[in-house]
Amino acid sequence: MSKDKYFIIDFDSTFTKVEALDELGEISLHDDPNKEQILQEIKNLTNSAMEGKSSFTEGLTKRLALLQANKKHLQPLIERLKDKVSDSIKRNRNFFAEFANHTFIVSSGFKEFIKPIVTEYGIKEENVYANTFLYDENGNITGFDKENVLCLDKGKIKLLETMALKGDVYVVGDGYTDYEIKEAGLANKFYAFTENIARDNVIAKTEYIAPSFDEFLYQNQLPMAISYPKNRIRVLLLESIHPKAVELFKKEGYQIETIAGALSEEELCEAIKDVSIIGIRSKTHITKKVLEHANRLISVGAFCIGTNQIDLTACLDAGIPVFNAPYSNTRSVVELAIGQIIMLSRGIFDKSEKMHRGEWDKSAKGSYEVRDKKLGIIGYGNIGAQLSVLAESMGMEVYYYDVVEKLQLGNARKCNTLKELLEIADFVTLHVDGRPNNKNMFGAEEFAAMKKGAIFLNLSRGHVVNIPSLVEAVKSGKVRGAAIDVFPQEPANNEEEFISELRGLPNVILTPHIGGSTSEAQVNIANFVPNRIMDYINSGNTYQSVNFPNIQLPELKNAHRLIHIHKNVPGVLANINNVLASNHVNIEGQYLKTNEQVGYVITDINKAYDKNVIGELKSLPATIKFRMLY
Ligand SMILES: NC(=O)c1ccc[n+]([C@@H]2O[C@H](COP(=O)([O-])OP(=O)(O)OC[C@H]3O[C@@H](n4cnc5c(N)ncnc54)[C@H](O)[C@@H]3O)[C@@H](O)[C@H]2O)c1
Ligand SMILES: O=C(O)CC[C@@H](O)C(=O)O
Repeated sequence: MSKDKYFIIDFDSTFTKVEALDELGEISLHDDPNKEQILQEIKNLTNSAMEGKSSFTEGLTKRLALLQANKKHLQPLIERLKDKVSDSIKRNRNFFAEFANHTFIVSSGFKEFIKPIVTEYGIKEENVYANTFLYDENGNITGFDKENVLCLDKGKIKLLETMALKGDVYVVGDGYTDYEIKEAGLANKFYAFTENIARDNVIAKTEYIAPSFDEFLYQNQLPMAISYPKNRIRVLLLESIHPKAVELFKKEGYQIETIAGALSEEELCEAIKDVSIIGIRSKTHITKKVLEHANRLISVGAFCIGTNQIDLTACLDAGIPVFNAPYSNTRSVVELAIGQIIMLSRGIFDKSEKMHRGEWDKSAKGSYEVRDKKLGIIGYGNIGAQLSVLAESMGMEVYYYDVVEKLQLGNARKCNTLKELLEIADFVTLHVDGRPNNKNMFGAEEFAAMKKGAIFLNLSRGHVVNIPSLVEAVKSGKVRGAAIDVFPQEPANNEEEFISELRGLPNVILTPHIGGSTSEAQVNIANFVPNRIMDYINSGNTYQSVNFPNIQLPELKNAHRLIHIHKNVPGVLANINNVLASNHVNIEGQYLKTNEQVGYVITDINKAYDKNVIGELKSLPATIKFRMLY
């Protein structure tokens, strides 16, 4: 790094996420009944000054008068601001320490609260240029030192002129006054810092935008805390994924795009081109063809339980881990199934429809309690097992059938064959997964094996039931009632018509694939999946991935982490280590996990390494993907 680069960093809304005087107002006006109105006035004055629309000195005088602040409010303010340092500034604290002699805070804020914050990051006290408060004998803030150029209009320009820095000057800030330094010819580059606030009139003027401090460091090839700015990583979220997911990705600085419905294969091939993370629910299909168009895809998030809509093997072959939310909506599905079992047993939907038509049909005919009835659960996984527990607590006798051995919960009884279960159950409910082999697993033969007048539920996947056979079973009275939540063909969005032979059948509850659609479940999912994906991106952890060798890694400390995904052929690990040894790279830790197709090696190396190493590792035979983390 040459010694002639100087970094001028703004404080409010840049170094910290907030405007300090707004925060001071929150404290000093705490008990004022007009607090909200005064704070709004202060905000308006701040914005107007930051956007260069009004006199700075006049605005500052007015803001201080409105604040009614006292010296005693400063310590609580400092504590508040310490928590509100911008995320990317926090991450890159080493940069400020390393370039302490060349980093300056230039702010129209006040030294009293700026110094305690920035010096914790290694910035020198004498490199903080800002205003100072004036107080009366009671410690009330009455004004500011008018001799300081930073309280004047164009104050930053005046200051930079006196600083007379010899070398390249970079300014990073969110405000118009920061831009003016460059406009006045006193800086080589101005970066509009938009992590906290994007001011249109500043953005319109500048050539350079820094959605994070990482981006500034990356563009200028300066040392940074992470290997690649997150704002360069595009995330595409389809099918109305809960906004909580957007919030989490945004918090880490990712670039997000959301689409309400699902996309067809053709649309997705186009949309996925520059996307690094894609989030879908049950309607979007990630096929081999889609993956061929995905030039930058790092990970797929299924914001649901089922992953049958994703070609997991093709993702694995392409070195792309897939994460789902295996338990986040389990309870919601179970609660709906319980509700439907009771409603169907009492013929409630038909009775309700009659009432809406004005018919009063008070009778106990065809209406039964569920207590002591036999519930047959097909697929005793997470949902099936949870349903078993709740159904038993209502007094039902539970039978289950699964293709693999499962722990019997409570008094549930295992059936050795599907036929055995069908012959015994008063209620048959499907909770199998959507693997291709399960297509039409429930058809004419299975309906025929059921007890006459039994009730049938499917909340698993549409393609597992043969619909014409179900229609026939309902029409013939073999099945007395049914609840179907999933269908072989489902509309891609809420505008498309739902077309099915099941429409209009008596005592058949149809729901639009909402088993898992509760607020609780969607929030849980939106918390769970982004965290798995970001953990993979940040540390290489593949724990709980549905298609990748699962590795849970220790935290990366003062090392580089090399992530190498390769075809599982003999000799790759030896080749990786040969490259490292021949380049005198010290291995601090190494982790390997393979499955039949893919090998996943994580190597932590000491900080110093020759750039050739990366090229050599990338070009090793059998390499699928290589990433470097630090
Ligand atoms: N309606 C909804 O909104 C909704 C919500 C969540 C999940 N689901 C569906 O429910 C399915 C089950 O969820 P889960 O969390 O319980 O999954 P899970 O993987 O824990 O359980 C599935 C169980 O089915 C068994 N199984 C698979 N094929 C079978 C077969 N042919 N016969 C008998 N058993 C079979 C498996 O061995 C496994 O134990 C999901 O895969 C998903 O497709 C639907
Ligand atoms: O929300 C969805 O689209 C899918 C819900 C459900 O089928 C799941 O697999 O979790």
